[in-house]
Amino acid sequence: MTDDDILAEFRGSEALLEGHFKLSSGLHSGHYLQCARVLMNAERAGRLARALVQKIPREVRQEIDVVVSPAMGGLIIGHEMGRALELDALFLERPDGEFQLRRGFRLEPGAKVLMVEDVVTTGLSSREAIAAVRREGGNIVAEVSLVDRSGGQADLGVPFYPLIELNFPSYEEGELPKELAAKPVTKPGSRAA
Ligand SMILES: O=P(O)(O)OC[C@H]1O[C@H](OP(=O)(O)OP(=O)(O)O)[C@H](O)[C@@H]1O
Ligand SMILES: O=C(O)c1cc(=O)[nH]c(=O)[nH]1
Ligand SMILES: [Mg+2]
Repeated sequence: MTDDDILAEFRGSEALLEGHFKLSSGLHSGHYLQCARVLMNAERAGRLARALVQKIPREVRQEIDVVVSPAMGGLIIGHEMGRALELDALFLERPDGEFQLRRGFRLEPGAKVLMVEDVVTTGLSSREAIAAVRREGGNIVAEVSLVDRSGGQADLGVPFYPLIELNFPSYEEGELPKELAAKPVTKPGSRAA
């Protein structure tokens, strides 16, 4: 899949939004990738997951024991990556603010984990999820995401293979351009404010 093909999937599912958004990190942006809309079609979700598998070098792919993704955004793409790799897919959730495995999910000690996200902006959520997997006894082999919107700047501390790299500007609360500040803000994600 080329970058144009991938962007066409986002545009075609009305997942590439423009407006004023407060992101998970607290930064503001005039763009938002609503991955849930891209993933609402199971056929399309599977197609994107298979393309994402191709981004992982073969020798890394062969090492992976299990897929882990942070809910909510990582859940569907994590499940589809599990299907594409023929591996189990677990998810992390943070009912009390810190990611953890629940629902009887557990990692074998030293299990080699592929972390799967929908979007990476600052990489904060990914680093928190990676720390949680290590607390649960797993070793992170690599992370993949549908979108790296940091333009390659996010440092996750592990090898990182996004399906597409984009570079949408994001701004600190006190540094919003006038046109952005004039628009009503929405916070689409589920991290507690
Ligand atoms: O790289 P970052 O700056 O951390 O931003 C990206 C994170 O933000 C979104 O999740 P969010 O916290 O909005 O919650 P959700 O997945 O439950 O929607 C997205 O799913 C990533 O997890
Ligand atoms: O940084 C985020 O919270 C974020 C950005 C984006 O474009 N899409 C998304 O789901 N989350
Ligand atoms: Mg998320």
